[in-house]
Amino acid sequence: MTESPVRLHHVDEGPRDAPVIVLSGSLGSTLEMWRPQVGPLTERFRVIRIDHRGHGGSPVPPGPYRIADLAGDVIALLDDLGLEQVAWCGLSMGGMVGMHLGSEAPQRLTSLTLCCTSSNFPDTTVWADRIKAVADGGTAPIAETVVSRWFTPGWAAEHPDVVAEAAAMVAGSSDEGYLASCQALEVWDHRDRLPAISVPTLVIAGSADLSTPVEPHARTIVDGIPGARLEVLEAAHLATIERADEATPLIAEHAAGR
Ligand SMILES: O=C(O)CCC(=O)CC(=O)O
Repeated sequence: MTESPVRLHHVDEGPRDAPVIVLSGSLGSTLEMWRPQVGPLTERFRVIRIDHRGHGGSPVPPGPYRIADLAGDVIALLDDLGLEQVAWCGLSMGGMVGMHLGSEAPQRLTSLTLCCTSSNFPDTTVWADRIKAVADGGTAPIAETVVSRWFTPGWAAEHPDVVAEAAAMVAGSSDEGYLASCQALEVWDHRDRLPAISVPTLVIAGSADLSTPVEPHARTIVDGIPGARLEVLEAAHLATIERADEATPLIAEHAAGR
């Protein structure tokens, strides 16, 4: 059973009459992770960045959460804003929400861009361990390890300010919200629903992504969604930050229907 929707904290920018793109982030992030995309995308889109439940400025209802709950929050937000259809771009957990919407509410989407994400995590011990760590000590002690998977070592060494900001974002996440979201990822399995996704789909993966490696995660999604296209960037898990120069035009062109 899914929970009642919560009102999502969001930032809504760009021309009011432009096509709408929604940007949805990863576990432990806030809508600030999309800062590199805001300038370029607002030149041609109304850009709505969201914090999922348990994250950033959004409410933190009691867990466990399910991806269907996060998607229900999104539908409620689109209804509130009077938006029939939007282009979706989500990274990791945000991509999972996009896949759920793509199969269960495709009439609300014009396109899907799925970045560094997965339709299932076969090794659930990753999540059991993460849940225990956060239950024991909160998000602060795991922040550095989590962020070590977000950027390649070379890029991280050249951008210590970005790495420090990302670590502060994870450390500043609600412990309850993070843990309840890990519980959603622990049971997430959308593999059987991928063929039901009928909206045009672009999958962006990072060749050095250790959290959701191209094989098998991106490959399973591309093989499962009819007509889906794969682009692999030289990046780790947060490819939209590390390779913003390549990721942002790919996101824009796909959302524009090209
Ligand atoms: O980033 C996500 O939304 C889920 C995958 C993940 O937890 C990445 C990581 O911390 O390794």
